[in-house]
Amino acid sequence: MTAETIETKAIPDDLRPVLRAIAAAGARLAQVIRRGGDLASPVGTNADGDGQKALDVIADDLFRQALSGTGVRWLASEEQEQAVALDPNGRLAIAIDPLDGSSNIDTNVSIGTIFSIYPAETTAEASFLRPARQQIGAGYIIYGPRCAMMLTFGSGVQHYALDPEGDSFQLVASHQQLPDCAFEFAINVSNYRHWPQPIRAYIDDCLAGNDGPREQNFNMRWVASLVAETHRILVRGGVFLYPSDARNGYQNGRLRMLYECAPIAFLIEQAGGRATDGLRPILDQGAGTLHQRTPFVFGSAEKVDRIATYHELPATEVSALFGHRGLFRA
Ligand SMILES: O=P(O)(O)OC[C@H]1O[C@](O)(COP(=O)(O)O)[C@@H](O)[C@@H]1O
Ligand SMILES: [Mg+2]
Ligand SMILES: [Mg+2]
Repeated sequence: MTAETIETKAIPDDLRPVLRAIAAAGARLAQVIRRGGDLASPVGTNADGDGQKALDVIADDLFRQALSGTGVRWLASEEQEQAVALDPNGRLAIAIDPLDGSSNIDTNVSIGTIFSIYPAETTAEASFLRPARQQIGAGYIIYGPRCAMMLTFGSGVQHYALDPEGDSFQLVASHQQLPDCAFEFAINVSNYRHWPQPIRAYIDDCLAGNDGPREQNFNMRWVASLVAETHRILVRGGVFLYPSDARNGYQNGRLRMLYECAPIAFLIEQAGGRATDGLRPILDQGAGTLHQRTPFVFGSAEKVDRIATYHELPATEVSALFGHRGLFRA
C-alpha cells in the first residue's frame, strides 16, 4: 500500500482521488522549487499573451499528468488556450493556475498553485462558464518557507501542511477563520495614477492614517503573488485590491476569474470574509470566457464592504479632499 499524499478524512469521498493527485503533484513541485536551477527562464507566451517561464510549463505538465485517470473530464489551465478533455467518463471539471506569482520565481519569494472544482457537464464551456457559486471545491497550495494547502468544499476552510520529512499533507486546522482586526491593505501602488477614483479615494484615506477621516494608521504589503497575499489575509486579516485601471489591457484588472478569483473568493467567503469585483460578489458572477479577467477585492468583510461604499458615493464626494469624507471613520 502506498502512503497517502493527503490526510483525507475531511475530504468528501468523491473528491479524494483528485485531491490525492493535486497533493502529490504539489509535493513534487515543492521539491522542484526547493532544488532550484533554471526555473525562471522565459520559454514562450501563453494563450493570454503573458510570458511563460520554465516553471509555469513544468507545473502545468505536472498537474495535467497527475490528474489523468482521477475522474476529471475537463481541465482548464492558465497555460492552455482551450480546456483539455481528459477522461470522457469523468464527473469533474478542474480549472487551475498551475503556478501563481511567476514574477517571483527567481527571487525565492512564495509562489503557489490555485484550483477550482465544478461538476463536469457535457461541454467544457458548460462546465466552466457558469456562476462561481456552483464550485464544489477550491483550494491553493503555497510554496513558502512552509508548504501549505487551504481547501474548501463549502463547509469551512481546511488548512493542511506538507510534512517536510515526507510527501504528505496533514490537516492542521479544520475551520480556518479570517480575523477581522488587521489594518493592513495590499495593492500595487505603482499603478495609483491609473486607478479609478473610488480606489484612489479609499487608499488616500488609508494613507492619511491618524490624520485622515479613518483616524487610523494602516500598514501596507504587496508580495505580487496572489496566493501569498491570500494566505496572509486568511491568517492575519486585511484587504487585497487589484482594481481595473486605465492601462492598455487592464480595463478588467489583471487577475483571471475562473482559476484565480473564483476559487480564492470561495475560500475567503468560507473563512468568513468577503470577495467582490469592488462592488458585486465574485461568487454571483461567472467567467464569460476561460481566461476572462476581473477586478478583485477581498479580505475582511468590513473592509470589503467599505470599499463598495466608495464606489457608490457621488463623484464629488470621492474626489473631495480626504479630510472631508466624514462618513468613513474607522
Ligand atoms: O505584477 P503585478 O501587476 O503587481 O501583478 C501581480 C499579480 O499577478 C499575478 O502574479 C498573476 O498570476 P500569474 O503569475 O499566475 O500570472 C498574481 O499572483 C499577483 O497578484
Ligand atoms: Mg496567477
Ligand atoms: Mg500562473
